[in-house]
Amino acid sequence: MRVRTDETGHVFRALTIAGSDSGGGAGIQADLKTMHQFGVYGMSVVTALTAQNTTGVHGVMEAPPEFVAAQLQAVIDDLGVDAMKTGMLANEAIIATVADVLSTAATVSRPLVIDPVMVAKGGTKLIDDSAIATLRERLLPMAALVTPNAPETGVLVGASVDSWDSVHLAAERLAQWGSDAVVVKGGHLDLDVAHAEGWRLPAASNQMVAVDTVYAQGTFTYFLTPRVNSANTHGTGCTFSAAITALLAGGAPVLDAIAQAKAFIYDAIVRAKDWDVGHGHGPTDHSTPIPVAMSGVTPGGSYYYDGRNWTRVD
Ligand SMILES: Nc1ncnc2c1ncn2[C@@H]1O[C@H](COP(=O)(O)OP(=O)(O)O)[C@@H](O)[C@H]1O
Ligand SMILES: Cc1ncc(COP(=O)(O)O)c(N)n1
Repeated sequence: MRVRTDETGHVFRALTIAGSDSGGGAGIQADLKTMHQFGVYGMSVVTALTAQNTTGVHGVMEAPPEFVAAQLQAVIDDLGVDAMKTGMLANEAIIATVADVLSTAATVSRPLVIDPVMVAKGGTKLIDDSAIATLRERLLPMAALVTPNAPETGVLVGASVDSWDSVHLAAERLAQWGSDAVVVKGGHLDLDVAHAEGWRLPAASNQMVAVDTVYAQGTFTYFLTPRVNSANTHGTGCTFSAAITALLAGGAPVLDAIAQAKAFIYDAIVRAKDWDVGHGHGPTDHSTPIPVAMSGVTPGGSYYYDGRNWTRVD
């Protein structure tokens, strides 16, 4: 994909502040590949190195907080940022440093997406427990969007997230920390959707769907796709939040960006379903063509993407 510009020739730029995944499926590598695919110029601030592959995380080396600050400052002072995301932030000192720099820099008005990465698919912790409160108190108030999966949502609000009521309650509570919008991702949620919200799902979906629940300005909006039966889901969360960030960098409204990113990650999982890359949880296909945009998503609606089209199902 060619880098996109606006009518004045401005090149859209997106920044990821995250950990490196040597396996190339998650972290900085997933983010840059995804931003590139969306035609956005991608930049990276590396918070930690991981010796990682599809079977798990075999080692972590955290960057000194001062060096995270130096990378951030270098990017902000020279290249400029239209939208940014955080992924693996590793520890409290790095989170506090990122918050310090972002709250004083010119980027303060740029959309910030926080993907509160906590645990890799293999179970390795990617952030200290003691850092969660700092993430909540320092970073969430600056966020345009926070994108936790179900277990991360539970840790952030201090309650288990395993029912529709708990998803709704947790999203509302998370928004109170100051993020403009919240999306509770449904990759880990196996809830009964047959009758939830009165959705009219296509018969072929067999009710096996992955539902992402968005809470913004007091309203819930839902994005659904079929649930893909695949072991290759390494980096799905990173890829999803990087796609949203790339779209925000190009000026998309947040609900439209979430919808298009959700379609992209679904297509990327489908395309990599039968890949034999690695011996564990393989990556998704970051070279997936960008799905059609669904512009003007109505807050409060429920939308189903089948790999081709979006249908309103509420
Ligand atoms: N098996 C699957 N089929 C379809 N979509 C999925 C599947 N697993 C995850 N997703 C989607 O991928 C994105 C990342 O979700 P999730 O796996 O919950 O995040 P994380 O990678 O942070 O744990 C979400 O949009 C989610 O709905
Ligand atoms: C460096 C790094 N960052 C993030 C993840 C989480 O990956 P996922 O997107 O599957 O939750 C990871 N495994 N490694």
